Amino acid sequence: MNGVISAGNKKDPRNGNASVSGSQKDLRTMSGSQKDVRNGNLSASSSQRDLQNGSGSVNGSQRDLRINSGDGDDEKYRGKFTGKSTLKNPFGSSTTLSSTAPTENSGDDLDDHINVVLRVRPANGQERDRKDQLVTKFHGEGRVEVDHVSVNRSFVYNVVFEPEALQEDVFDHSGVKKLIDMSINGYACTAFAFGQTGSGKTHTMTGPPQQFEGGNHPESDMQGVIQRSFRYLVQQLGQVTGNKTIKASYLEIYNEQVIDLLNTNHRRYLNVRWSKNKGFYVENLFIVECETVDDLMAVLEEGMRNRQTGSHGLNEFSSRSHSMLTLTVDTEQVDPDDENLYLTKRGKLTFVDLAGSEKVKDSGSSAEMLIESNNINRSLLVLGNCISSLGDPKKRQGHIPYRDSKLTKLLADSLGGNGVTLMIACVTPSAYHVHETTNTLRYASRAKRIKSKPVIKMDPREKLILSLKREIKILRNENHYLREQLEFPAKPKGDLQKNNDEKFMKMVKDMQSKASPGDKDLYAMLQEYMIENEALRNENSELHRNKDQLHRDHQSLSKHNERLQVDIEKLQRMDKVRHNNGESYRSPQNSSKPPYNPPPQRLPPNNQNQGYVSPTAGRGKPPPSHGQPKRPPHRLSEPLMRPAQLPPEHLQNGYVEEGYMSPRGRPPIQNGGMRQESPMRLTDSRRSSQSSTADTIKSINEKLKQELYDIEGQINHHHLVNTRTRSIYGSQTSMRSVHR
Ligand SMILES: Nc1ncnc2c1ncn2[C@@H]1O[C@H](COP(=O)(O)OP(=O)(O)OP(=O)(O)O)[C@@H](O)[C@H]1O
Repeated sequence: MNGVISAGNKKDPRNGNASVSGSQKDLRTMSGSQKDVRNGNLSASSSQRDLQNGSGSVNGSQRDLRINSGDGDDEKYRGKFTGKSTLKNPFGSSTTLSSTAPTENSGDDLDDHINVVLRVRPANGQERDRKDQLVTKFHGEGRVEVDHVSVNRSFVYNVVFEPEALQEDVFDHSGVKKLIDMSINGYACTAFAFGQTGSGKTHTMTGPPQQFEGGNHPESDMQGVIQRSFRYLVQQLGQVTGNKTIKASYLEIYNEQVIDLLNTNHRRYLNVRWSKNKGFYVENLFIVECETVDDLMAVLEEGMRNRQTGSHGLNEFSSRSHSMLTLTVDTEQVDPDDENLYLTKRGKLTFVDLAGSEKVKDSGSSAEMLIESNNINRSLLVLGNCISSLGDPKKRQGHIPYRDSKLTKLLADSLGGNGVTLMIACVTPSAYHVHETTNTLRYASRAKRIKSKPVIKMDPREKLILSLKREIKILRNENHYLREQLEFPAKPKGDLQKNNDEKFMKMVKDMQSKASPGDKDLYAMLQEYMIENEALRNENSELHRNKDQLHRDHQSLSKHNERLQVDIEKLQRMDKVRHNNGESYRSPQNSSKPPYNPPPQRLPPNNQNQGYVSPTAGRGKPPPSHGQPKRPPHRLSEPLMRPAQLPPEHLQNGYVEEGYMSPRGRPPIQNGGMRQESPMRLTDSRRSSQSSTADTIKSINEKLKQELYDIEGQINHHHLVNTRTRSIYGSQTSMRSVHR
């Protein structure tokens, strides 16, 4: 453990304060020679490298100091970072879904405050050149002081990362790991970085921003919270035995418009909608299914490349938008209470890199940037208002202005609702920015007051089953206890249980008749309990039967759906073949009839409106890049394209097979750009004039068209039935019951 995280022991003279100010001093004295090497250019990676190399001995000696201290303080210090942040567990006491884990309606108390950590970046070249005073002082225990002639204030956060903190330290000690664990357990978790422009938000979340330019990757020790989270998530999911999937989406909010960062082929503004079940969500957002860390990295790189960045006086690679990378983590885990039941948990992990607030005067923004800055500052103001209201116990129950910006709409769940949130406030140590720094610190302190009550969102049916099961479990325990009291044998299974229950009821009746009036009440109560128990048992097996039936129905619907899909694809292929032959499908009798529109692509039930990529789509290896920047996952290259369509079987391998007759006894239209005549047509053409051939083709076309419409009608009908049925059984798909 190094000495760069100022949550250390305040009493220890070697803690954050002493050593950090020492290193800062070193930094300042170093700056002269470093300036020469860098020729006055600020390079983020170099500044960090400088820190690591240049002041390496300082860090090293700090580490040694701490580690070699050999007294209890060191132990105390280390103990504070064993997977938790410095203060009490910021996310409540329970992180696993056991039978006692809270669900939406449970009264279990997971109330806690939002976890806020602070990162103070090292002074950059510009600040060092100006010989800016360093105004942040670190007192350990998560306390930071801003010490300047114009302001002197102290703030306390869950953890404070001092300028020398490494990317690794931030990942290990900010509480992100806990967030990831919770997302695997079904919670919606958000980590977001905020602060003034150039304060290190992007650096913290993804590593130095410029390293993504031109397809480069941040060196592994420079990788930010996001890349490290990918690795940790995949590693943790490896321990889940049931099915698990990760789906990723990546968007930015630029000038108050939502843009998909993964689907730039169809670049357009997306709508933010609201639904009762989902809350605020982005419509038609592209979703990529990821299996490996590489898949996730490719998503990040693609998004980073597409993000709006610009250069201004305070940051050469400034993010001009708020970005949100969301991973939906589905896991199927055996219910600890019933090995036949799988519970599907759908957790969410969102990483938000906010655009930085900026003083236009300082950033020297151009006209276009001015509009961006205004939008950025406005949405951050709305965020600030929401945070203030949520942090104020009196206002918390009232109106929270989430709807005032797209950013707050999309963060509504994380901030005010049932999610788990980690905020990483980023500031600079320089006196030049002391007012922005104090603003950020105030903002962060307000955020710390926000209380959240994380809950696991569950499918309503699963929730019902779970609560019934809990009830049954309690009743079973009660039953067992009462039987023990009556010295009646423990409850066996099946017929034996029924016989036993009958015997038990008889015994209760016998005893009731013999019992004293006081005891009679007890026996009556027992009898009632037995009846209730029996009813519950019936209800339970009824539920199991229903579940089985629903499962079977769903399977048969899926099969049906697949058959329909095959039909549709056949139709599409025929459509293509005819188009290739320059034929029109518009009926001469009814030219107003619309041409055949293929039904929407098959989507999984919960993603009906979203750009879903099938789990199997493009699973193959991507083509070699030949020195090009590494592409995102194969699936991203042509996100919404369907695989190349083959002609129908009878048209494969070139053109019409000899002797093939269409269902109507006519030769089919051939595939391919060039029109080739079948042997039969050749005979016809010899006999007929050019115009009669055209008539023949027209009449064939019309018949085929009619056929097409008939089939289309049938398919539409099936689709309607299917959609309706799916909406009824839709929610059932998230639950898998396995009866052995
Ligand atoms: N902890 C750090 N160590 C070394 N360099 C850092 C650190 N934090 C930030 N930097 C560097 O400072 C520069 C500005 O950081 P970054 O772009 O992450 O700021 P930002 O807050 O995201 O700014 P904006 O809001 O304008 O996008 C970058 O070159 C970055 O690499």
